[in-house]
This record gives sequence, structure tokens and C-alpha cells, in this order.
Amino acid sequence: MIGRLNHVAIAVPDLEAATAQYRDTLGASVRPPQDEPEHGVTVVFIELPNTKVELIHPLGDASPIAAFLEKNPAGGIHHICYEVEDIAAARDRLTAQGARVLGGGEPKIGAHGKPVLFLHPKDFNGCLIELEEV
Ligand SMILES: CC[C@@H](C(=O)O)C(=O)SCCNC(=O)CCNC(=O)[C@H](O)C(C)(C)COP(=O)(O)OP(=O)(O)OC[C@H]1O[C@@H](n2cnc3c(N)ncnc32)[C@H](O)[C@@H]1OP(=O)(O)O
Ligand SMILES: [Co+2]
Repeated sequence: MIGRLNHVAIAVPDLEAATAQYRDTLGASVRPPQDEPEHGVTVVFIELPNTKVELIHPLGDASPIAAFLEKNPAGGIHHICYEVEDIAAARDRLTAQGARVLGGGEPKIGAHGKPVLFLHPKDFNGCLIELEEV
């Protein structure tokens, strides 16, 4: 069901510093910051030859990554995103198998303008999974 790795997301306490590090120290191709108010984050995508890194930083008062950064003040890997062809079919299959699909199971439009869903990290080896329909 899952396809390509779309991105690995890293929660960062200082978005400008992390962006500069990927651009200047690691020599990566870096996209401009993107506010995503529906998701409570600002993102910067790092374009790699085979996938992307998504730097994420809290936006607004109710960011879903605020607690994660409180527990991990230096930042850390927050989620991985896999591509799926049919997100509703993926959700139904996962729900039938007992996995917790977050946000009531209703996809939101993600940073690439495509529907996304999240799966509870406690159901997937301690790793928060994002599914993106492509
Ligand atoms: C830009 C849009 C989009 C894209 O297109 O790419 C994005 O990527 S948006 C990214 C941000 N959005 C989200 O993370 C949405 C989904 N997340 C959530 O719904 C919540 O964050 C959560 C995963 C359900 C956790 O929320 P909550 O239960 O309120 O937090 P707790 O701190 O109580 O956590 C409970 C439990 O889970 C562990 N945890 C939390 N986050 C993670 C994580 N990212 N990876 C691994 N484990 C995580 C946390 O440590 C707690 O464990 P215990 O301490 O053992 O109880
Ligand atoms: Co993401």
C-alpha cells in the first residue's frame, strides 16, 4: 500500500538556523519558508536527489509539535511521510486493522497541496507516520 518515502520531518527550535545549516554547511537545495496555519507549523523543504527533508517549527498557540519540542528542546526527527495512491482506501484499511488514524480520519490538505493523514506513533514502533496521496 505505501509507496515512496516523500519526506522525513525534523522539528527544530530555530528554523532560520536549521535552514542555514542545511543550505550553507550541508550544501543542500533549500525552499523558502511556508506557513501552514491549518497544521500549526511553518515548514522549509530541503530538496534531496531521492527525497525531501521537512524542517518544521511551531506556528500559533496550538501547534501539534509544541509538546514534542518541549520534550526534545534541541529538536529531533518528528515524522516520516509515505506516499499512497488512494488515501481513503489506506485509511479504511488501517482503521479495519485497529490503527489509530489521527484527526478523526478526515484528510487535510498538506504542504504539497495534496491530502494527508497521520497515524498514531504508538501504533507504529514509536514513529509518527504521515500518509500523502500522490
Ligand atoms: C505541513 C503540513 C504537513 C505536511 O504536509 O507535511 C505536516 O507535516 S504537519 C506536521 C505536524 N502535524 C502533526 O504532527 C499532526 C499529527 N500529530 C498529532 O496529532 C499529535 O502531535 C500526536 C502525535 C497525537 C501527539 O499528540 P499528544 O497526544 O497531544 O502529545 P503527547 O505529547 O501527549 O504524546 C503522546 C505520546 O506520543 C509520543 N509522541 C508524540 N509525538 C511523537 C512523535 N512525533 N514521534 C514519536 N512519538 C511521539 C509522546 O512522547 C507520548 O509518549 P509517552 O510519553 O510515552 O506517553
Ligand atoms: Co510532513
